[in-house]
Amino acid sequence: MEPILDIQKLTKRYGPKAALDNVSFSIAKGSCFGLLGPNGAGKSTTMKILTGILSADSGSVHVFGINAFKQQRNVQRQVGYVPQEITLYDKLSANDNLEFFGRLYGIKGQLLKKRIHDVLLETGLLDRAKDPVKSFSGGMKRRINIACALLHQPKLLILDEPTVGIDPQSRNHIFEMIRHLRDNGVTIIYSTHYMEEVEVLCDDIAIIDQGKVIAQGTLDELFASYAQKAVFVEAEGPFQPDSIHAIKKSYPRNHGWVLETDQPIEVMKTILDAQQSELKLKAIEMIRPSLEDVFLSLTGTRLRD
Ligand SMILES: Nc1ncnc2c1ncn2[C@@H]1O[C@H](COP(=O)(O)OP(=O)(O)OP(=O)(O)O)[C@@H](O)[C@H]1O
Repeated sequence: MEPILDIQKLTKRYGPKAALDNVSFSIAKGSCFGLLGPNGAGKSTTMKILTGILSADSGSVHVFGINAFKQQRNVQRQVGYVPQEITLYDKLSANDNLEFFGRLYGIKGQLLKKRIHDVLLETGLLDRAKDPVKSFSGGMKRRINIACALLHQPKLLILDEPTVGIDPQSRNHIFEMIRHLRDNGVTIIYSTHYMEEVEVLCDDIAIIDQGKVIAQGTLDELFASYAQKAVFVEAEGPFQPDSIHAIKKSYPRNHGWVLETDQPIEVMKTILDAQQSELKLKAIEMIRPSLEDVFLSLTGTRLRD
C-alpha cells in the first residue's frame, strides 16, 4: 500500500540526552497506526516533529510525498493534530472555541458554521455547543479538542495519548470516531502507552522505547516474532509437563501450569488424550499472547512499570 507518511532516521537531542535515536517508520494510507511506548519513550517528540512544532536534529519526514521540513505549511493544511495537553479556552463555549480554531485554519462564514455543526455531531456534543468548556468533563474537553483538529477535514489525523484520564464513555466515543474516520479514508496515528488500546484499534504498530523503534508490524507479526505461545492447564492426578516433548518450558500459575510451546494444539491434544487414562482435567486453554509479552521479550521490562 502507498505510504502516506515516511519517517527516516529521525534524531532529536535535549542536551546530552537523545529523545529520538534514528527513528524510522512508514504508514500506509487509510490505516490506523499505533505508536506504543512507555512514558518518556519519545512519542510526543515524534508527533511534534511531524507537525512542525519541534525541529529535528537530523532525518527526514515526508507526508503525502512532500518534504515536511521544507514545505511545512503545505503539510500542515492536510494534517490534524490533537496534542496531549488540552488546548481550549475554558470560559468560551464549545462553539466559540471551534470558531476560533476554524479561523486559524482559514475557514470562514457558512463553511465554518457547517464544519462546526459536523464536528460537534461527530464528537457527540452538538447539544452542548453553547455551554462553556469549563462545565465539561475531561472526556468531553478531549472530544472538543479532537473536533478542533477535524475542522479542516485533514487526511492525516495525529492523536497524542487522547484517552489519558478520561471516562470510559468518552473513551468508547473516541474509539468509534477513530474507526469511522478511518473507514472514510482518514489515516490515523495514535500514540499511547495503553497496549490494550493498540490491540483493539490499530492495524500497524511501532513499539518505541528510550527513543528507538524496537519493533514494527501488525499485531499478528509482532506476536509471531516476539511472543511465546502457551497453554494453561489445571489438573488433578500425576501431571509431568517435562514428559510432553513439544513443551519448551513450564512453570506453575494459579493452581495450574503454564506450558510454553510452539505447538499449542498438539500439546492440548496430548493432555486431553492423557486425561482419559490418568488425569482429571479441571481447565485447559490456550493463552493468548499480548503486547505486554512482546514488550517484555524485547526489553526485559514491563510496559506497565
Ligand atoms: N523540552 C524538553 N527538555 C528536555 N527533555 C525533554 C523535553 N521534552 C521531552 N524531553 C525528554 O525527552 C524524552 C522523550 O519525551 P516524550 O515527551 O517525547 O516522551 P513520550 O513517549 O511522549 O512520553 P510521555 O507520555 O510521558 O509524554 C523524555 O526523556 C523526556 O524527559
